[in-house]
Amino acid sequence: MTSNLSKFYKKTRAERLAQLHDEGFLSSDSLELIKANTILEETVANSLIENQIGQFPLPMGVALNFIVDGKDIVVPMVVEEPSVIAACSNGAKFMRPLGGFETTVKERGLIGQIIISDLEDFEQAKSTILSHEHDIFELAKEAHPSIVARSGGLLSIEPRLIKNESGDIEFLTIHLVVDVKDAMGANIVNTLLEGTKNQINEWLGGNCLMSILSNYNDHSLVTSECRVSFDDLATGDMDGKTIAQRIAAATRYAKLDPYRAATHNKGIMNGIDSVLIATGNDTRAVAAGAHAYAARTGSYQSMSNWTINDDNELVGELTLPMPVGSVGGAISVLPLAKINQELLQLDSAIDLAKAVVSVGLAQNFSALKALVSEGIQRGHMSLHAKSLAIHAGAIGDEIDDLANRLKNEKQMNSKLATELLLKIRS
Ligand SMILES: CC(C)(COP(=O)([O-])OP(=O)([O-])OC[C@H]1O[C@@H](n2cnc3c(N)ncnc32)[C@H](O)[C@@H]1OP(=O)([O-])[O-])[C@@H](O)C(=O)NCCC(=O)NCCSC(=O)C[C@@](C)(O)CC(=O)[O-]
Ligand SMILES: NC(=O)C1=CN([C@@H]2O[C@H](COP(=O)(O)OP(=O)(O)OC[C@H]3O[C@@H](n4cnc5c(N)ncnc54)[C@H](OP(=O)(O)O)[C@@H]3O)[C@@H](O)[C@H]2O)C=CC1
Repeated sequence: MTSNLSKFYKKTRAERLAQLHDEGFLSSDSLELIKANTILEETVANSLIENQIGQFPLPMGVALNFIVDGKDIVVPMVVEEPSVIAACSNGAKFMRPLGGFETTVKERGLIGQIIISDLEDFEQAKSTILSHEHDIFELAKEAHPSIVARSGGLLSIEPRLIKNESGDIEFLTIHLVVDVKDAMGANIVNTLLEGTKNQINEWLGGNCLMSILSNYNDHSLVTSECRVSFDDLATGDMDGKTIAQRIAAATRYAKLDPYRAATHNKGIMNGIDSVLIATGNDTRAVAAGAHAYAARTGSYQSMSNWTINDDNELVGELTLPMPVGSVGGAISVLPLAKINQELLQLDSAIDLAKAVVSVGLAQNFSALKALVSEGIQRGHMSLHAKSLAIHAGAIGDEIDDLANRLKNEKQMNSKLATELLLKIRS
């Protein structure tokens, strides 16, 4: 058995599968299962990634009840975790009586970095960049004419001096902020950077270490806000005001303790990632930016804010960099991504960004509401019961039967699931 399979990438999918089978990495049954699971055309799947051997289906669902900027939307989500979609719909339902989510987008620019070292006078180099502002705009137009034709392109130039651990300036980094229109824009920005960096470095006489997009996109911040009346929050034996105060306290806590902040933010990303996957967007790019933004003060904190206003309402706010696209990358190639844009009734990438941040806020609300009242396990585990049933071997009608029996038990685990399944079958 060896994984040193040189020129594997030059083979057809069938040949790759056969080789993995012959090497003993795949059983015949697994081989057949992989062969049978295809929705994407072979050429599309092969063009998107390398060493493609098959496709990996995940369930796709819709979150309901969302009103974003006055418009009702249905949100497609692709996710493997039970209760995420239910929580999202549940959260959005609470926001409806006071109008749903209101969003704000002040700007939408992607940042590209040109990093230059070995300069004698950094302050002088910074002035040189500013004196060449007009020339850099011209270079950028030449480097990516098609985005200019779409009324996008370079928006601004921001030189930054970067100090090293000893406090000495070691790098001049030039930020080119680019309007990428409806694309996510990483390739557009990288093309623009590579088309401008040599000339810029020549003016400076330094050493260009690299040029690349920054995923910390604080020029593409999107804010979503919502309100829930105390009257609508009461749950079990807890009144609405108490729940609201406890949700606000939970957010304050997540600003103080990174151990909690990571989980708080994971809940937000539950919703966000699911919509990104459903629309063919780059989850890694958004996650990198979101977590960097959560650490912008120097300590990693809650991404969201929940406070109480004078009208007896809980007020939620989530601001995140959201450089998503509605064209380009895999988005225009994946048929289900296009169908999901249809579901969302998107007019632009900005519409998608607004929906995604609102989903993050709804998700966060539901998780916090459960956590500060009855706890997460009732809602989450009752929906997780079906996964546990399948894991124990339940099939067909047995799945619901076993899940219902598991929900009636004090604790759920795979041993118990197996025992209950045996009872069902006996
Ligand atoms: C699970 C619920 C929604 C139950 O909540 P419930 O109060 O039992 O729900 P309900 O029966 O009153 O229904 C309210 C609405 O929720 C939705 N809903 C309700 N049930 C379903 C379902 N089966 N399938 C689809 N949608 C469902 C649906 O929209 C429904 O409206 P309706 O359709 O009746 O008009 C609630 O307990 C909840 O929101 N819990 C939070 C669960 C959660 O956050 N899950 C994420 C995974 S846990 C995690 O990874 C993150 C975490 C928690 O660690 C983050 C953190 O720590 O901050
Ligand atoms: N650090 C990171 O996050 C990195 C991410 N990536 C990857 O880059 C990809 C995204 O890059 P991106 O530049 O968006 O993708 P593309 O390279 O696909 O560029 C977008 C394309 O969309 C076309 N287009 C059509 N309509 C529009 C419109 N209205 N607005 C803007 N463009 C339009 C443009 O065509 P035309 O040329 O005719 O204008 C352009 O070719 C993702 O796959 C991502 O994973 C890559 C490198 C790094």
